[in-house]
This record gives sequence, structure tokens and C-alpha cells, in this order.
Amino acid sequence: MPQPISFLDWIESYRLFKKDKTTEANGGPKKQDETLNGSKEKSRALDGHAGQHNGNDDGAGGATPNRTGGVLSVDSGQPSDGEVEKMGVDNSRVKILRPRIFAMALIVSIGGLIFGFDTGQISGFLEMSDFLRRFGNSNGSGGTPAFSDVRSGTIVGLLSIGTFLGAIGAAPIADFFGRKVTIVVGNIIFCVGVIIQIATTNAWYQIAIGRWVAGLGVGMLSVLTPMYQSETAPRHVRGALVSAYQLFITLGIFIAYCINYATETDNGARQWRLPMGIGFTWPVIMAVGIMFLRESPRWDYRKGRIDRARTTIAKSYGVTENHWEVKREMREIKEKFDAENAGGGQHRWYEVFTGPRMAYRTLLGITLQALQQLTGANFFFYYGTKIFQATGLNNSYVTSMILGGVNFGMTIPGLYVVEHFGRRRALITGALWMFCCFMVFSSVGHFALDQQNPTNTPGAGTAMIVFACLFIAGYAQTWGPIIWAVTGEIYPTRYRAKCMGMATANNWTWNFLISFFTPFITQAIDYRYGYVFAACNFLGAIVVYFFLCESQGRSLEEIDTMYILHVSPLKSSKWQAPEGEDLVTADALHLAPGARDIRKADAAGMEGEHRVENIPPATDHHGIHDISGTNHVPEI
Ligand SMILES: OC[C@H]1O[C@](O)(CO)[C@@H](O)[C@@H]1O
Repeated sequence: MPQPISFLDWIESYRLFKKDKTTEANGGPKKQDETLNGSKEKSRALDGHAGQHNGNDDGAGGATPNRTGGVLSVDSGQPSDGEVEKMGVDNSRVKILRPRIFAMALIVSIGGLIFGFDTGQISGFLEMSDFLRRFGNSNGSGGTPAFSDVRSGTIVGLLSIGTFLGAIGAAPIADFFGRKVTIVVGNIIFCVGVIIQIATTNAWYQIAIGRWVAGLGVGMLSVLTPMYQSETAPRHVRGALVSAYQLFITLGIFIAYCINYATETDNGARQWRLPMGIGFTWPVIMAVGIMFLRESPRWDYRKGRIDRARTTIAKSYGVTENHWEVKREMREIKEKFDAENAGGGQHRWYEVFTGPRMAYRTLLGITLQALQQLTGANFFFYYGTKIFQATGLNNSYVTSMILGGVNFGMTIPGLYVVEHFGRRRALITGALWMFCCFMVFSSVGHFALDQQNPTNTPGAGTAMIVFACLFIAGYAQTWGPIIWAVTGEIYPTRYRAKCMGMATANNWTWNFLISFFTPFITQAIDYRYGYVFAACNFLGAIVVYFFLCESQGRSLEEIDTMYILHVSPLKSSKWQAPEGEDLVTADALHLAPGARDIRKADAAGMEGEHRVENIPPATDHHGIHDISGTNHVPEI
């Protein structure tokens, strides 16, 4: 059945058609890969280096590593013109900054905006007079309505429980139904959650339930956004797109603060219903926008839609289907698919613990995501309005807006930091910086601020706001974006979706715990709560120092190799990948079910025969369906 063609596809086809015509008019040959429909790719599973690639072969995840560039930007590793001539492959320059890429970045990153908008919104709601009147407990001082700790904790925290479940459920749903459909479903679920909230007149639990439902959608999108981006974007911009996700989270928080500021002066339900209603805009744009985008080529390939996958990659790179980049991506997808299916595809979920150095990496990702929340950033984002009201500020919405602005503004240099200062250095410096900021914030709050009458100590209030801003500036440039980048790169592709799902779910778990327990804890120990976050930041610096390998400027294969070879994190910045040799990478290994077959000694010695586990060739004897359609991707 012919596939529906989107408007963007149409523009792209027309552009390529024009380009082809021009090339022909200039006498340039219309290059066709002659081997495309004919030759059978030799299965490599039997040779001692099963699944490993030769020097020119970029294999499991990228091209020749570029040691100086960003980790996710890799050297083109492109063959010389002469080589290309022989192979008859289109080697024209890839232009990345094209409307299609911008459109994709914008539409898909809205997943982050929805996440941020929901995070930012609730802090202002809790202080709005109409919201308090309708949903608060009526036991506040002087008879004014206020929220009990249980109630505010439940309203704020239930979203995170929903997001946890959404994050866990997203990957299997997206594997079954496809990325696009699941993104649309995530957006619809989010809208249902908002409808539940907006429809209530005075049932606080309806707000809480609505947030739980909306959270399911946000959680799904928090996994699907980076997944769709990394599966579909040209490799040169993958890193930047993943970071754009965090940028959109911060933009969402900031927009929510601004809208709250504008509506809180209203006396009626419009105060909170309007910002909530504006929340429909983002999922509608995203769900409609995604219809114009194509399905992830990785998913298409797995479902046997090889031609469609190839066309999508070509469109995403803005080149012809005979282009070198398209061949490379198709080969990469095929090899990973074959390697995963070797051994009958009997790979169980627990391989995320039993696979090559996987227990270490899985636990590291989970820990880092927990520590990202334990930096204490959401202490400000969820309860900022309340905190700054308690410091005696007239309009705490303004302070929230400043915090949100600093967060958003500082995430932009953060995109540079992530690629240029090294993950380890940036994370350790960031953690120590945030440690200092919390020490000052808490000490001033506990010892200098007059908590009963904060207006008596305006200097203390100002100092607290300044240190909160300094904290956020540090967070936005380091732990905010870098943790997402790091958890996207320490896993081999075959385990990435599961491991990222688990790590993201842990981020939400701690997000929930902090949002739920903050009111109780501050009630009990006031601003000394900040010491807890200070200690966690210190712990974060220690964990990074001892356990995280430096991945900046390395290809995904090199990072994988570093962990498999037990390279010491302390020496990892200086580690030299073996030049011109195959890297031992988990993606290229034809692992037996359980994936327990790789040990450090084998890997370090690169003894190919130890890595094969006597698995017969995947395509010939195991009934594994070669769905590549081409049976071929040329050796480049
Ligand atoms: O920018 C702050 C926001 O970033 C996150 O930590 C996600 O990376 C959120 O939990 C937080 O609200």
C-alpha cells in the first residue's frame, strides 16, 4: 500500500528532484549502486571477529571517532573521492541546517516543554487565592485557607508517580505501536489529565488525580522525545538535539512562571484555569506536528519496512538514497539488528545487569539520575513561590520568574559546556558549586533570617535569592543537561532504551520523593533542609570522580570499550583508544542469551573466539529473517 506522503516530504522530494535534474544537466552521472539489488552480504557471524568491524567500518554507532570534537559529533570518516568513484556512491556534502531538521527539533522538543510547563505551573498555583479557597484546607492561620503538607505534597507529587509509570511503559508501547503513534497517545493522555483538573470546581483530589493522569503522558514523552530524536536525527546533530530537550524543559518552566505571574492578580478561577488551559496548546502542536514527520527509521526497519526506513534516513540527511551516509546508517541498523538476533534473539531484560560491564553502567545511570534530583533544583522549582514568600518578598512570582529565567538562560551556555569542558570536570565543578550555594542558602535561612517576620531581615532574604540564582546558574550549565547526555551515551545501543527508561524512571522517583516530602521536611527542620541537598551534591562530585568515565570527544563505541575494558575513570580522560584496531563494543558482539559471556580479560585481549560463544551465523541457520531487503550494504 502506498504510504501517505507528508507536506515536508513533498517539499523535500521536489528539492531533490530539482537537484537531480541540475546534476544531470551538468553532465554529472546519476549514480546507482549496482550491487544494491544483487549481492548477498557475507555473514560475519562465523568469523572470529563476529560482528566486529574493520577499520573503515563505522559499525555500531558512528564513523571514525573524532577525538577533538564533541562526543556525539563524529568525524565524517568519509571515503576519498577516488574510493567513492569506485563504489558509485553519492558522496555530496550533507547540509544539516535545513528546515526539516529545525521542524523536527521544534516539534519533538515540545515533549520537554510540556514536562517543564507542568513542573513550573504548580508552584504558583499553590499560592493563588482562588486555588487556595477551592482546594486548600480551611485551617490556615487566621482562618485563611492553606494547604496541609499531605495535600500539597500529594497534589505536587502525584504527577511524578504518573510520570514514573509513563516512563516505564513508554518503551514497550513504542516498540509495539511505533514512536509516532505513542507520541500522539502520550499527548492525548496528557490532555485528558488537564481536562480532569480543569473540570473540577472544588475537589482537591480531582486536581491530584488529573495531575497523575497528565503525568502518565509527560512520562511517556520524557522517554519518547530523546528516543525519537536520537533515532531519526542525522548523527551530526544528535547531541545538540538531546540537549535541546533540557532547554525546552527550562523554557516550559519559565513560560509557566510568566503566565502565572500574569494571571495571579485575577480573583476568580481564571487565575489557575487559564494557565492550565494554555497547557493544551503544546500537546496539540506536538500531536499535529508529529503527523507531518516520518516514523523513526529504526522502528520501521525492525518492522520490515526497509524501503521506508531508507527513504526517511535520506530525507533526514537531505540527500539521495544512494548517499554514503544513508548506506552507512542502513548498515549500522542492520548489523545491530543481526547482532541482537544472534542466539535466536533470546535476550532477556536482565541482560542490562548481566551484559558486558552492564551492572556497573546500569547502576551508575540510575544513581546519576537520582543525584540529579538530589541536587535540590526542584526544591526551588516546585516550592519556589512559597520559599520566597517566606523570605518576605512582596511578589514571590517575580522571584520565580527570575529563577526560571536564570535556569533557561544558563542552559544555553550549558549546551556549550556539555561539549567543551568534559563531562567529569563540568559535573564535579557543578556539584561543588551547588554544594557551596546550598550551604550559604541554608545557613542564612536558618541563622540570619527572621522566619516569623522576614521583613525584619531584608538582607538575609536578598542573600538567599542571590544564592538560589547562583545555584540554578550552576545546575543549568552542568547537572541539568549533562546527566541526560551522559545517560544517553554510557550504554551500548542494544540496552540503551531499557537502561535509559530505568534511569529516567529513577529521576522521576526522586522527583516525586522530593516534591512529596519537602513540605514535611521544611516544616520540621526549616532551611536546614538545604544541608541535605548540599551533602547530596558533595556525594555527586564523589560519585562522578570515582565512577564516571570521561566521554567528551569520544565516539559511542569508544565509550562502550572504555567500560568493557575497565578503564579507570580517573585516568579515562587520557585513555587512548587502540588506533586502527577494532574496538570491542557490546553492540557488535553476537552475545549468547544472558550475555554473560564477556569478561574483562577476553575483551582486553580482544580474543575474538572468546567473544563468539559458538553461535551459528544468524542469518543462515537460525531462521533469523534478514529483513534488510537489500541483503547488502556496501563495505565502505
Ligand atoms: O531545569 C530544572 C528541571 O530539570 C529537571 O531536573 C530535568 O532535567 C527537572 O526535574 C527540573 O524541574
